[in-house]
Amino acid sequence: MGKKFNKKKGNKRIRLDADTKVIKPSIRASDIVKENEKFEKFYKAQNLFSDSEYDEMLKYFRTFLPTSFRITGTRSQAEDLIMQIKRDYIPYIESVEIDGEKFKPPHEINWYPNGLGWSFEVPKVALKKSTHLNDFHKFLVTESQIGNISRQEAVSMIPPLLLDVHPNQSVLDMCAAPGSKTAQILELMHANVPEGVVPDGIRFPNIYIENNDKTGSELFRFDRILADVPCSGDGTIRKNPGIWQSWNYREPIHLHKIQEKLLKRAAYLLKVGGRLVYSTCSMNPIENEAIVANALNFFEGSLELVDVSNELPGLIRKPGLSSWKVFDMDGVERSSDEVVEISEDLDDDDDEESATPPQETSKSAKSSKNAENTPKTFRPYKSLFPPKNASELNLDRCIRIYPHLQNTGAFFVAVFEKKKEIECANNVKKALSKIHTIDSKSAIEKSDSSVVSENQVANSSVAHEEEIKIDTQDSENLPLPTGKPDCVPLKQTEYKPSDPRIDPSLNENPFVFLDPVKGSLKQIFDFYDFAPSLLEGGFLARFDHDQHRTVYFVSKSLKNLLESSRNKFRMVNTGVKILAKPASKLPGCEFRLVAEGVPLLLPFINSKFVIDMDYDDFKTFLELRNPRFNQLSDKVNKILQQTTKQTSIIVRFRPTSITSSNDVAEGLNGADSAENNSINSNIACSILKSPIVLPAWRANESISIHIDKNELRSIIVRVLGVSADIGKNNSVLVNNSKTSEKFTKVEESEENNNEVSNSENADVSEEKDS
Ligand SMILES: C[S@@+](CC[C@H](N)C(=O)[O-])C[C@H]1O[C@@H](n2cnc3c(N)ncnc32)[C@H](O)[C@@H]1O
Repeated sequence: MGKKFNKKKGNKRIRLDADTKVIKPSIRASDIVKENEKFEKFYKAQNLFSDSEYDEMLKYFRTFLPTSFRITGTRSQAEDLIMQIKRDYIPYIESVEIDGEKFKPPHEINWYPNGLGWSFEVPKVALKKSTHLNDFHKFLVTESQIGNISRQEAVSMIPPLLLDVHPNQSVLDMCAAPGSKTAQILELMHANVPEGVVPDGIRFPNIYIENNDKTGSELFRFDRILADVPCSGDGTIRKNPGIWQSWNYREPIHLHKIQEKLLKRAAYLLKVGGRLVYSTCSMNPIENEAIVANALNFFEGSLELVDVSNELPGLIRKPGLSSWKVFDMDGVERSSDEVVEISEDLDDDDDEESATPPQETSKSAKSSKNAENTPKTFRPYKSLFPPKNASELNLDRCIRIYPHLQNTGAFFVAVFEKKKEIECANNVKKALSKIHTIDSKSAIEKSDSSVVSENQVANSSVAHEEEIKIDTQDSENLPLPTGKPDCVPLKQTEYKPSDPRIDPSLNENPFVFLDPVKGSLKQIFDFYDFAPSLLEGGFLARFDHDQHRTVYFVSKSLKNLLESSRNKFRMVNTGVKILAKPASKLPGCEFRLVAEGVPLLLPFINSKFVIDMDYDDFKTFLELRNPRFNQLSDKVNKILQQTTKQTSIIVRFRPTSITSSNDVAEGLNGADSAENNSINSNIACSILKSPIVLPAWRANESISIHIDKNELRSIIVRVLGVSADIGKNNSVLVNNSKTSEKFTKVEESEENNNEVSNSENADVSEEKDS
């Protein structure tokens, strides 16, 4: 779009390095010189394109990365949000002109299905700092905070789409942290499930997250597996410009072994007929085609690459490589003639070197902490080189994305199908059992870099290593796949729930199922009169000697799975939070409904706890947030009078039933005047499709909204259509003065008639989620 944005230069900062305790200067991202001789030499040598196309690619690598995001949530909710973007933000952004230049407004990513992927071609700094984009930035931040939008690099949205997930499939996200693709997978699984279908329908009661190197995964086989493996991440160089400084030959060779093991492990855990997606945000063939080719040959016909050229139409891509060049850590090209047959890759069990990726003899080795323990020579593993049969493996079916193709980051994806069961030859058994013996941390130690950019997440693809526990000591206890993988003998190490005070490795109490015939779950069912069919799902709490304050819900299938494999693995999180016990004791039922669980519980709760509001009542409710009954219509007032006092209730608003076509016509003609505000809001709302359901507190003479500030902010903007006035007053989110004043003072609002105040509602403390 050609708009120039000022970036401050200079201002070197001082950073204290955690490991070395040495004070190092660090520089701002904008000061980084976007050049790296090694990087340019390496990729030039790979003969990816013509010279001019290569230069074009480098040019894109040196420019800012557009902001991209995904609309999440149920289909009708997503449609509402898209409508909001089109109605409230695009027209305004289109109209802004600075020094004769215009902003290109956010646009749908053409290959993302159902218009749910978006891209905005302005630099991040402009989005944050420009007053003209203030409202849109706030909208993105608020909606991201409440989970309606997920900021994600466009290319990183590709692997979950190619996974081709369907409801009721079992899916493993092998390298999940930090979890953006997991969330996307869950959304895709639920995309076509009718709303209100529970337990598998809404808000993902079918997820569990485990953090255990003695993984429970041996218990299951999966229909779909995503192996979005740790990688050197040079495809993210636009987002992480520090990579211009730190790129080296060594890291991909290091990571190669881990990637190889993870892919093989994934292949083993896949069901026959299942789909496996392997992906990296690196362009390096050592981390990509080399790994793919090696797995195809290793499993001898059990795995095949899927031709996905007809999937994701509109996505411009280049084919995978069938030949590539291998360089050692010093940047010297090596030949496949040098391949040493000593290690059949993963097989050399007792060879310490095999568990540690190949290392170099060069100067940089000295900077590695493990320098004394690592091999002293580059080991030309067979798996690094193009295999002799490369042309027979359909490697061109892999997908390579480069920045100049559609103004994104770079990415690599390979889609496999498992054609037949893997023969468990001895080498396979040994290899698979070693996958958990990798010490990932040592593998990602990078050459010492004295320059780190301000916003660089230390190479984002590997920055989360700590989150995965790697236990090298227990590798011998891992079950080996013998015979048919479906009958793997389970030699699991039992996970014994223990008290975090005794076992400091636990950050949280373990989950336990609640008994429906006694204790808090019985009290909950008696009070809210939930339909018994809800009990098909499972209710869990963190074990805390009956003092638990949060109740989680899991789907029937996950309940069965968890019960059958109880104590076999360490689960760190699961299900949907549905009820919480506030610090202050409540009359009636000790547990109140929480926003996250309301859509799920709605079909099961006794209708006396559900209050339907029309537009005017709902507007008053949003504006006042704890209206007295007599401030609402007679109809709602009367219904509320008849409900139980001092209890959680659900307020439901169905937007489509509220506006007459006359209102719409009238409002559209006189769109912007302040007098027409109410009509405009009404119209804005009439465009919405998705019912809004909120938990509320029914006090003695009033009800109060029971959601957090950001969610309230989002609903106010959506329902009251307030952004019709964007541009006149950028700093005011809600143009209705009464509402905006209250809105900004949400925490200060006074309690009414000794009822639960808004702030108290918002503060009901809950157990810490991990
Ligand atoms: C590219 S990132 C994954 C990003 C993630 N899929 C997402 O989209 O949010 C790779 C992840 O693999 C994790 N990892 C490293 N070694 C691993 C191992 N041996 N097993 C499983 N995960 C590992 C890293 O911690 C890192 O978070």
